[in-house]
Amino acid sequence: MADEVVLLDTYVSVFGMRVRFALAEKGIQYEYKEQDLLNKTPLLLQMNPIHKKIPVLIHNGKPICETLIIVQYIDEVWTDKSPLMPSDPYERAHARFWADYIDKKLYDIGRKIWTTKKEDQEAVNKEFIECLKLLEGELGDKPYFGGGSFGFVDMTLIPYYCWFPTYEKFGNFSIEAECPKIVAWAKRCMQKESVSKSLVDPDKVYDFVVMLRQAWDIA
Ligand SMILES: N[C@@H](CCC(=O)N[C@@H](CS)C(=O)NCC(=O)O)C(=O)O
Repeated sequence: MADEVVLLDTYVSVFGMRVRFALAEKGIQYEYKEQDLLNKTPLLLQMNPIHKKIPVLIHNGKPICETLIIVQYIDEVWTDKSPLMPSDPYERAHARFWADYIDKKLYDIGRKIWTTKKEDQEAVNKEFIECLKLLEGELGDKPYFGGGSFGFVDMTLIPYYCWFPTYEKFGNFSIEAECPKIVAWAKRCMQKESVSKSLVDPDKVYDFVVMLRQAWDIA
């Protein structure tokens, strides 16, 4: 019997983009079910009753939640092609550390850029840039976080690239001027078709944020 794979997702989600990338790399056919997070479906609430968040991968009826757990699950189940994790245990632990850092820091700071009050904007922008500069330090002179080739940390970070123009518009700053190495890295990643195909149009991200700010009454 063929595997039944369903993805509950929201098209602009940095988390969802990682799962879409992993599924595309492995060549897995799946049904995509777009979720409205302002009006959560019974299916989402049933499949992720703890966090009630997307993405959720449903594999043969069973849910897997939390993006980095989903991506590692995909890598462990579909082993025939495109390994997503480094094979060396130390490199794997190192990659997990940085992916975890990105998850603990970048999403919340990025969100603050377009939700904060005017008087706090500069401090929030500074916090965001500091986080990216730290990541630039980890990248060093390597072409990718994975070394010579695109890897787990690259996959974790690259979806933020299509959010950069939105951060720049609301924060009124230039990420490229502050962190040129991260932007050069992102452009390098975008040359890979499976990466550029799994990212969304930055204009759609911007429109989505404008819609959310209206829904949440943020002036
Ligand atoms: N730690 C979660 C984060 C996922 C997440 O924050 N998803 C957001 C959309 S980007 C969500 O579903 N938010 C709905 C809510 O917070 O109610 C993961 O890695 O999957």
